[in-house]
Formats: sequence, C-alpha cells, structure tokens
Amino acid sequence: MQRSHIRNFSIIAHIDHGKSTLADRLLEYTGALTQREMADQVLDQMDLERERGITIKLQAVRLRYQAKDGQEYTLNLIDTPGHVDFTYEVSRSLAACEGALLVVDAAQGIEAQTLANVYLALENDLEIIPVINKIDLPSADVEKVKRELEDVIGIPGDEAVLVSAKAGMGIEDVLEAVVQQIPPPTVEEDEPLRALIFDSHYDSYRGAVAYIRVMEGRIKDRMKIKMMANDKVFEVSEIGTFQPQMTKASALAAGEVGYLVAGVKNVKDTQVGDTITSADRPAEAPLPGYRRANPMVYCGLYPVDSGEYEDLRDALDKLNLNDAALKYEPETSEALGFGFRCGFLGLLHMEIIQERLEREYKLSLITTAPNVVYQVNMHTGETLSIDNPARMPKNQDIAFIEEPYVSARVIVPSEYVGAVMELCQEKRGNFMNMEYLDTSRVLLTYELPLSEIVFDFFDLLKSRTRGYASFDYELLGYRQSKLVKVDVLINGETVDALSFIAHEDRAYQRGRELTGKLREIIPKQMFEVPIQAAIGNKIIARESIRAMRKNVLDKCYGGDISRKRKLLEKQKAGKKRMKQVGNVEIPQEAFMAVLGIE
Ligand SMILES: Nc1nc2c(ncn2[C@@H]2O[C@H](COP(=O)(O)OP(=O)(O)OP(=O)(O)O)[C@@H](O)[C@H]2O)c(=O)[nH]1
Repeated sequence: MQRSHIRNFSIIAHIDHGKSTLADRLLEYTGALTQREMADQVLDQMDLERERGITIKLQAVRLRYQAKDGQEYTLNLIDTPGHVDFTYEVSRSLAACEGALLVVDAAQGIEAQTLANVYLALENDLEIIPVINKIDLPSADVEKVKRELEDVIGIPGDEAVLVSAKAGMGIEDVLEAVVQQIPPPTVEEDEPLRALIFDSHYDSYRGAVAYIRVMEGRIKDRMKIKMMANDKVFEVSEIGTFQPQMTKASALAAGEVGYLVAGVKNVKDTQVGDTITSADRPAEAPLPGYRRANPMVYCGLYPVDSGEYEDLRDALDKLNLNDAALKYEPETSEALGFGFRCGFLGLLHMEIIQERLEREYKLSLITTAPNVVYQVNMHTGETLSIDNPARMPKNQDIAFIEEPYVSARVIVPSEYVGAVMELCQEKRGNFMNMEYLDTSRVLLTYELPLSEIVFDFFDLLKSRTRGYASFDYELLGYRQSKLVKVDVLINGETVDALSFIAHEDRAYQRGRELTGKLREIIPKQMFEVPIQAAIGNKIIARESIRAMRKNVLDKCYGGDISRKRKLLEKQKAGKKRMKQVGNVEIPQEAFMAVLGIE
C-alpha cells in the first residue's frame, strides 16, 4: 500500500457533541458498513457504554475512500474514549494519529472537554480539523462557534467543516478535509520496528489482541517481538487490520494501523502506550509517553455473603484479563471480613467494574466509600502510600500528609460564575484564573484536591448551574495538606470500613453529619446503639439509635442472631444488603454515607 495514501486520524469532542454519530456516518459513507449491518453505533460496543451513552473502550476501523482527486485513500479512524478517567488512553490513541477532527456542537459551542482534547491533540502535534456539528438545530449558532474557535483555540473559524451528522450533511466535506489537510505518515520502514499499542482487548480464543500503530519498521507474521515495558518476548501468530472486522494480513508497515495476536495471555502484557519492537533487532528506546496504568481511586469490595469470596476473586481475575488498569488485592476488614481493596482510574471506571461484577457475575457486594491515595510522610523519614483510610498510621507518628491535586477547568454561562466559585471554595479550591470566552460564557480555572472533586463535585456542579457547566481536569501532583483520619464507632466498636480522611478544618462537621446520617440509615436494633465519630481517642460527635420496643421485637425475630443470619442469607437476592458488624446490622448505604456529606 502506498504510504502517501494513508491518513490516520481520531475524532475528539466534548461529550454528546456527536462524535459517535459522525463516526457512523463516515463508516456508512465509505461503505465500511451498510446501514442495515450497522447496529446503532458500531464503535461503542459494550452494553454498558450504550446504556450510559458514553464511549469507554477505544477502537479502530479502516475506511476506503475514493477522493475527489480520483485517488483511493485508506483512512484509519481511531476512536477515543470520552471521559476524564481515560485521559491517558485518549492521549495514546492520539499518539497513533497524524490528525484529529475536533467536533463542536453548533448550539453548545466549546466546552471543557473540547479544550482538554485540543491540548492533548496539540501535545501530540496533530493537525486539527474543526468540525461544527448539529447545524440542523434551530438553536445552532455557527458564527458564534467560529469566533470561539478563533478566540479560544486559535484555529481560523472559516476553516471549520459544517456538518449535520444526524442528517448526513457535510460528510463528504469531512472526508475531503481529512485527505487534504492531514499529512500522511512518514515512512521509516528501514528502522528497527517500533509499534505503539493504543488499546487491547481480551479474546477467549486468541488471548490478548493488541491494537497497534506501526511507527517505524515492519511487523510480520511469525516474527519474534518484544514488549519494551517488561522485555517479554512473544511470537506473532496473527496480524491484520480492522475493516471493521478483523482481517488477516501478512505484514504491517510503518504508518499502518492494525491488530496483533501473539499468544499473550493477559492484557497486562499489552499495556496501552507500550512499544513493540523486534526481538532480533530491537529499537534502542521505546516510543515516548508510556506510563503504567495508575489507579487514582480505591475502594473496598466485599461479598455480602462471605461464602462468595472465591467467586469475587474469580470474577476480578476475569475482568482483569481485559482491563490492565484494574488493581485488586485481598484485604481483611474487621467489620466486613474478607474482601478486596480495588484501584480504579476514576469513579466512572469504578462504577463500571462494580456494575459488571453484579450484573455479569451475579455477585452481591458491599462497597466502601471510595478514596484517593495519600502520601504519608512519617517522622522516621519513611513515606507510605495509603489507599485505605483504615490503614492510616497514628497521628503522632506522621510528620505530614500529601494528597493529589488537579487543575480543573469549568466553562459556564456568566450568571453562574458566583455559584461555581462558591462550590470550588467549599471544596478547598484555589482560584487560578477567569476568562471570558465571549460575552456570555466564562472559563474558570481552579486547583482542587482530587478527593474533593472525584466524588460528588460533578453532580453538585450540574445541579447548581442547571446543567449548563462543563468540567474537565488534569492531575497536577501531590501537595501537603492538613488531613486527619476520622473513625466511626458503632456500639462502642470502631468500624474500620467507615473510617475516612478529612481536612482538619472540616473533620468535626463531617463527623457530625456522618453520625447524623448513620442514625437514619441504620435500622433500630433490640438495644440502644451509640454512634460516635472520633479523631484518635477524642470523640467529636455522638448520636444514638433508640432501641426497638419489646413487642415489635417479638414479632420480628426471636433475637437469635445466627438464625436470623441464615434467614437473611436466604433472602439475600433482591433484599436490601446488610452486613452484620458486631451485633449490629449495617445496610450498604451506610458505607457510602460519607460521600453525601459536604
Ligand atoms: N440535531 C442533531 N443531533 C445530533 C447530531 N449529531 C449527533 N446528534 C445527537 O446528539 C446526541 C449525542 O451524539 P453522540 O454521537 O452519541 O455523541 P458523542 O459525542 O459520541 O457522545 P459520547 O460517545 O458520549 O462521547 C445524540 O442524541 C445524537 O443523535 C446532528 O448533527 N444534529
């Protein structure tokens, strides 16, 4: 294949601006799929993705396009996930491209994720083609979006391609722009092989299938290859391209995009961002930009029924085959028994895994409130990474604690600036900058602790701005903060799974709110149950749940806990999840209650 006739590109957009719809149109127009073959949106394959209306896994597809210049071009469209949890994956798929279509909704204009994506594209030196989509909408304001493109991003607005992906308008213009404006890949075929892995998935027959972009050299069937991140050697058993079905080929040369199968048993050996080289003639250095999947958010997962511990382990093992970013380690909680401490890229990633464990593996789980990873610097000079609040060392042994901070961008109509600033203030934010995008919209930049935004910030932001704010963030690094561990005691016993970390100034208030909430959540027992919050030995809040009246008790259960437990286990399916902690029954919501407090 002539390298000058290849174009490798991605579509980047803010959520809901029409990326998937445009991708479908491109597939349809180039005949990669007929309309009938096309299940709604082909590039989003997972059920969960479809239900949530977001793109989680990225993919690639090869399109053939007969351009107006009479030549046939091969276009490799590489899809990118549309969520901040997967920013690293986005950056790696952009690294596999020479250009990107920047889709902006004609009625909405530039939003926070538009900017985040543009920065990623620029970091990867991509040619950016602006596409203004949804021009069919009565509320479309093309001129305004053009001005925003110029003022905010510095792209000439008049270069934008005007499109209605829904109505199929402007699709040919998009394809022509791809062919004319995006440069072909440079040809470095004589160099030693360097291929970038930009995604992978696990296939029960073939093992890990890596999605690759060959940057230099050639990769051939039967070749011995080496993964540069861990030096493991494999033999290629199949390579090919996505048309969009996987189609075998004998070789892939520099500039080409395709897949590779090499008897790799686990996607951990086909890490996104890693470089594949030849085992016999290895490249000197890997491609830049690789990093290990780095979990940002941790939580505990425990089976409601302790008999399901092994099932939970098996399910995690299986999910892990296809998800190198998922981390899990066995952990024991005094309150919850045997379970796992699991690490995720972000909250969405966490919710996806939890949902899959429950839906696909039929597990009934108790989930503890998520938390970030703290760097705890001890008086001894040692630094500990703490991913579980219950494991926080004693205050007197700690010199100082650091927590992750992010830089957050919020775009919002100007009338909501006050509300957003107030929210960021409440969340310990430092104001950095405020910029008018046009007369009515403002870009606010704040630095915030990740722990404050990762959980309910987005929901609060949406509700306080009536859904008008858009938001994105990137990690800045660790900063020192005055943090303390707050323990919760129920009936005099510390429930380790309820411990949380809070800023010194807020610990008292949070302790009070949490105990108040727990009082409402935990059902009455046969005896009075005190609920306390404590910092070290100091009690900072106290509530109590009054005992049930005797006659009610008699009817409910005879007081034999083991019998009741058996009954509970039987009724578990479809029933409210409870965990027996000491002699108090605690429902699942209690373990998440800390999230709902300000
Ligand atoms: N009126 C109109 N609606 C459109 C157009 N393109 C897409 N939409 C609608 O906008 C919504 C979002 O489109 P998607 O293609 O799913 O958006 P997306 O950017 O892929 O969203 P994520 O996959 O979640 O990132 C859908 O309801 C589409 O039907 C268009 O040109 N005109």
